Amino acid sequence: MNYNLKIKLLHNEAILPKQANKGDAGLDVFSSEEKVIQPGEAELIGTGISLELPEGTEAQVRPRSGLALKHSVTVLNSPGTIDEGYRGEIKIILINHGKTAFKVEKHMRIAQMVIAPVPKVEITVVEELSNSKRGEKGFGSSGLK
Ligand SMILES: O=c1ccn([C@H]2C[C@H](O)[C@@H](COP(=O)(O)OP(=O)(O)OP(=O)(O)O)O2)c(=O)[nH]1
Ligand SMILES: [Mg+2]
Repeated sequence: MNYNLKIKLLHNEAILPKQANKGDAGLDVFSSEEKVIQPGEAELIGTGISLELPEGTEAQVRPRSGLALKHSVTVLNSPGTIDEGYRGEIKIILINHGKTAFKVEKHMRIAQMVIAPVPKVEITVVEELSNSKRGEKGFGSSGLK
């Protein structure tokens, strides 16, 4: 599927999101500011960009595994949801699960954004749901190994 994503740079410190490699699922998103995240704390980090998403899509804000593995820093609300109609600045909520403070540098790649289709859903209220093999079983009912 081909989508046209419109991106507005809100100021001089903003960097366009980009794929590290052709074909990568995520567009790396850059911080437009410097901020220190103390151990156990979360911070809202500006990116200096706003989007006009293609109709029928969302952007999912996901962590970068390198930041998670090396620094225990991840996206608190992962996957963050960017709604099609949102025109404000994209901000990233990072949490530091590590034992030492983590400095977000300006122009650091702090997360990645995946553009995904959103199905149109119509809701119907019913008295009965159809039977299925799983039924009401869940939460490890099929075994844990
Ligand atoms: O990581 C995120 C998550 C959300 N947003 C922006 C875009 C999104 O469209 C809007 C609302 O996000 P969400 O629906 O997750 O938050 P909410 O708590 O439900 O707020 P609202 O009542 O505004 O929908 O905030 C971000 O910039 N970064
Ligand atoms: Mg919401």
